Amino acid sequence: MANSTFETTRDRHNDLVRRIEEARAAYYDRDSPTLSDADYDRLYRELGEIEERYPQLRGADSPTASVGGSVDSSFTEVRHLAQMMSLDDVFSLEELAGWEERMSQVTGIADLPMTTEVKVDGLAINLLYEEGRLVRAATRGDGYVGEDITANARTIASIPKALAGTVPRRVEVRGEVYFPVTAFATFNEARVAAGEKTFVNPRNAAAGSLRQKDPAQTAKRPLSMVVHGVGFVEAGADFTEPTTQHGWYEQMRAWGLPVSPYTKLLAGRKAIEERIAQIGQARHDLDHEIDGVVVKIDDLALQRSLGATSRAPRWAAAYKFPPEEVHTRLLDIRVQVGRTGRVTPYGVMDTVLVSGSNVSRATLHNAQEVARKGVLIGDLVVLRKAGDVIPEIVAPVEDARNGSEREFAMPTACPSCGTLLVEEKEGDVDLRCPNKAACPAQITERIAHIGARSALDIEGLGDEAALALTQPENNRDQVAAALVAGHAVVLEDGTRLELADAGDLPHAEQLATADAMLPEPQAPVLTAESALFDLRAEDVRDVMVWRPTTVKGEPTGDWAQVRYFWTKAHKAKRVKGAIVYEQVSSTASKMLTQMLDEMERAKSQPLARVLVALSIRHVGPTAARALADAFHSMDALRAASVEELSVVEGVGEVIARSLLDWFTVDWHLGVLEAWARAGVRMADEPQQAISDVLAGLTIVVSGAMPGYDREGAKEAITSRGGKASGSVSKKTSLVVAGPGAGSKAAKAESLGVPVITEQQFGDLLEGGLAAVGL
Ligand SMILES: NC(=O)c1ccc[n+]([C@@H]2O[C@H](COP(=O)([O-])OP(=O)(O)OC[C@H]3O[C@@H](n4cnc5c(N)ncnc54)[C@H](O)[C@@H]3O)[C@@H](O)[C@H]2O)c1
Ligand SMILES: [Zn+2]
Repeated sequence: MANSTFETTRDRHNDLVRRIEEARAAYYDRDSPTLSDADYDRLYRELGEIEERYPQLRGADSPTASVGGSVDSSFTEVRHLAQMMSLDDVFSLEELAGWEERMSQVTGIADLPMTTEVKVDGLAINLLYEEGRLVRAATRGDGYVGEDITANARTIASIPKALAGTVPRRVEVRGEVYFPVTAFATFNEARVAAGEKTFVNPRNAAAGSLRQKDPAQTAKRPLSMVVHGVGFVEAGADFTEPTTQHGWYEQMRAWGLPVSPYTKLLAGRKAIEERIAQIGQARHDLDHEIDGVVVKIDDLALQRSLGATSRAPRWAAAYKFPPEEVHTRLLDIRVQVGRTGRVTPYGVMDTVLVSGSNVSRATLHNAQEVARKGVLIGDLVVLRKAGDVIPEIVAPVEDARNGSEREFAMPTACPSCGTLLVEEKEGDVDLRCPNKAACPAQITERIAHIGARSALDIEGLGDEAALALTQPENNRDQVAAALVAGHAVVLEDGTRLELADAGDLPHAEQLATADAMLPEPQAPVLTAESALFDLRAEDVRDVMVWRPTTVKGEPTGDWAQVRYFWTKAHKAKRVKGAIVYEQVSSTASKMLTQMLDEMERAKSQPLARVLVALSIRHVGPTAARALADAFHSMDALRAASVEELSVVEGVGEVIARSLLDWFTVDWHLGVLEAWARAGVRMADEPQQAISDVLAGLTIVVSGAMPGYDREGAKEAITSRGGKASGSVSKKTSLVVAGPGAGSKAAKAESLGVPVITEQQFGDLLEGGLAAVGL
């Protein structure tokens, strides 16, 4: 038994060694990795753990005992004077603390001074300076022997050919060559355009550029370098060696070498952890990619006494950030139709965890963007989600292709209504569905927009409700797809549905099976926004809403997949537990009844918000407010000329024309009529009546105000006779605090200045202090 466990482990060990060696060859020798760093690190870790348990498996040539990389035969071999090492990685602050703890124990010194440095994600370089002159540059290779890239290195501006000041006889300077992130995207685009292979990330672009056969090619690339250590040193007569790591950096800076401005000398766990957090925050503001923070014991005498393993020094640790870049399979490229009819392709991928959230969809913007990136359906792709930003498909892993990949073709007809798409050129060519009146996808999007904060701000009318009201079958299709993907579905009566063992059936058949398990599809209760305000409780009572819920203790589900109709949950990033799709009929769903109540209130929102809610092209909150302030009513706007409209501050000819064009379309007028009949406000009180309601008041607005940007909110105050101020003092009459207001509300409270919420802002503008109970 024990033996067979050992055999299984040995097989796994062999398998890991093979895969790691393959990955290393692709990464170091061909500058074209087939695994993401995160996947590589996982395999490498597992190998280390196995060898810890079974030391007999660790041979002298195991990847855990060596520095990855080799020498390409087209370069001359260079033997380094001192070995170039790798670093031992830690993947959590606890692990880092464990390392620090051990260092304190071994040295007998608590809170050792350490340098904290950014871990530049580039290519290691060894520069040999003799009597201050650059005589040789080499790659790391296997750590002992690297490739001679002197001619290439000489083309890099930040590598000095001569050092300034007092120099040693010989010194090996170690640094990292990188490809500036700002130049990377355009560089890759140019390669696609030229029919050349793309680089999956800046590190590989740096490696590929530095290892060119022709230095003239390297010279064309915007490479740069930072130094992060020294190797062999022969001091000679005049030069005295520094005794600390940071001392070396000062020396190197004095010589004219590029030292990282982010290095700091710190002591103590807390200070180091804070620095790591800081660097993590600023990660994307740097000109080079970093994949972590390196911590090094500063004292060189201690460094020497601690020594190194066969591949890494014991006196340093590399804390690695969670991966922001992963590899995943691009299963399909589909298209979606937006509110203005714009048709955009998006990638559907195997769900992966990246930067802390699960991702399975990423927009591809338009057909040109797909071409620029050079991705094919079926490709292994590099997916990136830097910090909190939107996931992006960066590039295909071209080396992983097997010929089954196919090109994406942009549809010529609308996927929602079948109408032929029209082209529109604004930089890239955008495709739009011209069937604005009847295209279900556009209707759904427009209805969801009516409820948006900047429009009529109707709680409960979001993407999910809009879809349930207008395209219930679409909502249901998503649930069927979720069943196929292995999620559970719970019906209103508590029945739990799951699709067991359908894995072998073709996808379409699985979908059909799932479809048959679900309750009958419903007919939409709403087919146009004109009828929105006529909805009654009895209309929505039986509307079925499917919504994903997470269940504790079950494996992580796929939120991105359901984003289509459940934006809020997606934003909340509730990724623990599996998704269970709940069927919630409206009797149980407070959401839709609440929505009706909210809609009643929304009817008296000011004209500007009604204008925003109409989805008129180019008419956003700012323009809408300017228009409403100048014209006061829908009728007046409609009767105005282009000239009259475009003289309004903040409204140009483009907006004026767009608005007047909008009024010429019959069904648009139908919407206005229907809304007016239902009681939606079509005129504001004339300006004079409210012009001085805020006279004598000094008002501070802080945080977000629905429907107003910063300037708009100020203008709304001043146009009513008030004074808008940016800072809170005793003279402040009132603070309006919206989301993100921060310290101003607190300050107001401490000064006894009244604070109202952003929801009361509208009342304040309309009725002054009395309207907000002050
Ligand atoms: N994707 C793949 O298939 C694949 C394959 C092999 C390696 N890798 C990646 O490479 C890593 C292993 O490579 P490695 O052995 O070069 O180790 P490493 O990149 O984790 O760390 C060592 C290197 O960091 C560099 N470095 C950057 N900033 C530094 C600083 N301030 N101080 C000191 N050194 C600094 C040095 O060049 C040093 O050689 C893996 O963790 C993985 O991320 C990926
Ligand atoms: Zn359409």
